[in-house]
Amino acid sequence: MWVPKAREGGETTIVPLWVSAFAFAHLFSGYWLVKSMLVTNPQLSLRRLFCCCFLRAPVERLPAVQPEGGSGTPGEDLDELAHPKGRLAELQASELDGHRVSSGSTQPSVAEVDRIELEWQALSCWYSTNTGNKWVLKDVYGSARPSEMQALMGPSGAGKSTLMDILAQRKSTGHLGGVVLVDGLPADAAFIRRTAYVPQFDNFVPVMTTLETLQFYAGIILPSRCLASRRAARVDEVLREMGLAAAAKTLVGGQVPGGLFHRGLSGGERKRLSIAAGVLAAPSVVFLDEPTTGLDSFAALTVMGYLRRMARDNGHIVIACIHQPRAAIWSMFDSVTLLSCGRLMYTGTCDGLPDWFASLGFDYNAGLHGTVPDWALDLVACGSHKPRAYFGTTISSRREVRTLSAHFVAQWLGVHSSCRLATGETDDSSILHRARGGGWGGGGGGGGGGGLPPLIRAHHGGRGLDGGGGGSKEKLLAGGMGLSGPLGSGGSSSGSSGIGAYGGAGGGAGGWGAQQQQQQQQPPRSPRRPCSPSRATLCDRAAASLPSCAMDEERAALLRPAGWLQQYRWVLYREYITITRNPAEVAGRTLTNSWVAATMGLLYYSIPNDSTSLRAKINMLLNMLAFFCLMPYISMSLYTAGKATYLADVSAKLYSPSAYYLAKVTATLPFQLVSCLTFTFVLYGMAGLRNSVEAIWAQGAITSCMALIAVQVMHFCAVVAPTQDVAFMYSIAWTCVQLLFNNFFITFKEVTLQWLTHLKYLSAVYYAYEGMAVVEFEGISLPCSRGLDPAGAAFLRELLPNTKLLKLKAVQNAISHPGADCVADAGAVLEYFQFGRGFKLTLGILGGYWLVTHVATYAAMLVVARRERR
Ligand SMILES: Nc1ncnc2c1ncn2[C@@H]1O[C@H](COP(=O)(O)OP(=O)(O)OP(=O)(O)O)[C@@H](O)[C@H]1O
Repeated sequence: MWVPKAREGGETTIVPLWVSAFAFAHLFSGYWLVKSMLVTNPQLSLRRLFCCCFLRAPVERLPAVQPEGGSGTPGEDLDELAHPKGRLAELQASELDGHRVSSGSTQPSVAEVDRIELEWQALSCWYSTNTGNKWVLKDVYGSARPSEMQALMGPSGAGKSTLMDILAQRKSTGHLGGVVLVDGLPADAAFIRRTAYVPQFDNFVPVMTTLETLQFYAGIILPSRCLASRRAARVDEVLREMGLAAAAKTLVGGQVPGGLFHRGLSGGERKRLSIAAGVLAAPSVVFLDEPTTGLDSFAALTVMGYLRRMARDNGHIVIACIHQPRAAIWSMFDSVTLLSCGRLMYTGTCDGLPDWFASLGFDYNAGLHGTVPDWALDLVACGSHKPRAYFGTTISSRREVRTLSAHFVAQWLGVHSSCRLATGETDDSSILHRARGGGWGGGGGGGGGGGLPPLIRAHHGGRGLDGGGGGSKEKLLAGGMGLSGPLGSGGSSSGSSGIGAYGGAGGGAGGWGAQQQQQQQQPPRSPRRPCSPSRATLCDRAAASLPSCAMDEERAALLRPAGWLQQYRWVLYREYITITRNPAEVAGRTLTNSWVAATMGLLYYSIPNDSTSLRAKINMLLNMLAFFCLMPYISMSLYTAGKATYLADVSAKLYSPSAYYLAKVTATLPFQLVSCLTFTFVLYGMAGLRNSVEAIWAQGAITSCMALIAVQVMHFCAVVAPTQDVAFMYSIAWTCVQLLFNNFFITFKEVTLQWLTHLKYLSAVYYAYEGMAVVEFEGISLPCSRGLDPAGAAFLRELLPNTKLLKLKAVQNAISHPGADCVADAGAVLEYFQFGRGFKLTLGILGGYWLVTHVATYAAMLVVARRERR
């Protein structure tokens, strides 16, 4: 037995216990503190310190790496930005210490992108509100092909995010309509695994490095079948692709819960890390929510340059919600979808946009309007006055928006006639009917598409994405529309004028008005054919191009989600890093506990081991429990930050809530126990409570349960409360119940409103206090030769001034000098408080209480995650 017995009547402190607990707390905290400092402060290194002190300082030759993005003008550097395997990227790749991979374009990609064609038809979304149905998206059509970069634009509230959420299969609120087609077939549930969604605001752990962050995402996203070496290779590959190789060991940076700020990646690098995390699993489609927001114009250009190159080289479809792109960024997009008030105003090549609106009488004037995207946004924005002097001829009402949108949709359906019937969309006549009144059509036609709205000529021309005027779609369209003949002047397939691949619906058919008549006279069409090559065809083609079956299997595996255990493992890894690198967590908590315990210990230092100590011991036990109720308040910001991380990840469907929850509990539990036991043992030893190993561990078990319960309640409050302030309010309500209903300040038998005492069943402190008192006082007799506490005896006399008996000398002697053989039964304390529950039962109740708090927290997390749906 390592705990020495206290000498009778002498020193009662258990020195080895509190000294070793106190020292351990400091060594433990110091270890984690230094460890986190070494990671979060790259200038600091033990080796460097050692070298500085004892050896010659090492001179490290750092390669002269240019600042990321190069030093030239954005325009000059664009080409390099679009080719990160160039000089700068190679230099960066060589910097990837410990994860060196050969750079260069000859290295085969670890994960090939499954190139798909995406199409969406008649997408709609509406919400039921108090004032009726609110349509936020109506009849939106569009498509995208491999390597295409598409901008999603529109004024605020136009429905861009809604559209992107629907396309990305992440929309789970509202009433949805329409269909998303992948290679001509309706997207199934597995489609989400082929997409990546890069949110506007990332959710990275500030104390993780770039490499660790990507490793985490690779671990979570890539399936368990993917070997660790392949996973590491993929991480390296993506790091290089996004020009982050040189920053692999740089902290992501930012503010950690508690307020400490770490310097880390620049805004542009951080955004590229978001994209890198998104493309790890080689998704076919990458959705980005405002990728340039918050970046300066050069960083924005850099980010978009990397995206452009990635899409072009790998075949990703990139769909990005974007506000006011600068001209250089605008030129990187192949196509644009323009929304206003939830309506589709245009979708097609960027070059075709001014043509389309010009055909409607809205001319673009660079001098007046600025860049094309600025003009387009101004043009379709409605709801406020737009003076002609600034805006020129413009769209000014919702009615106009609806009419023009219907007209565009009619055009789209005309071009994509074969797709239409799949959606259950209304027939042409109703669409065309809606389009009337816009005043287009008539005139022209014959050979040139003169009266033909330019969409037909525009979509998917431009930048050589399967450009060419005579493709199969052309024939398809011509057949479907009953229109034939070569494309007129608009049918050029040059690929540079926005005129091309989907052209061909114009020639000889006359103007738009003539088309309307023709369409209305069309007989019902045959069932639709796929608009794009079937998935089977694409897969066959892809399979044929693969070097081996193994590669095919690997690619197929990439589409399968990571298993629960794998998710658990990687979330555990992230939580462990989050906790141990935050000084406020492990080190801060353990140090605070040890010092508060030492301060309390000094107050109660060496309580005498006799009857005079009863009051002090009873008080101390309650103080200890009160501390465990209050201590978790210092960590409230950690719980609210954890909630934000969880919600962001779960809404991105990154992992299962149960994997996250269990990983978080596993990561935090050992550290919580260490800090709690540190407190208990330091105070216990300094005060000198019952000196037996069993009693020490029994008290440690009870205080641990109490501490874990309190922490869990704070966590629960942080999850259910909408804000941190409200979380504090909830937890204070709980703490009040703990402190008031524990039978100490007022014993339950004294309470007049007895029904109120039932609240004690909610008080963990009540159970814990009873358990601790039983462990401390049950079955022991204390010497009382020094009599009652002199202050207590004096209080008794003054309290009962008329009681003559108390003034008798004999009675006073009996109280203050009861004799050498006087024995006080400590069990009287238990009787007074009506405590009788055994230690094991108390521990069982506290354990149950702890489990209930966990179940409640987990349930609350599931509920808030459901509420977080978008
Ligand atoms: N749950 C909801 N209930 C009712 N209306 C909603 C709901 N969610 C979104 N909306 C409305 O849908 C419309 C489109 O929202 P959305 O976020 O898609 O627009 P946005 O174009 O992305 O806007 P911004 O550029 O400002 O982000 C907005 O008017 C918004 O108020």
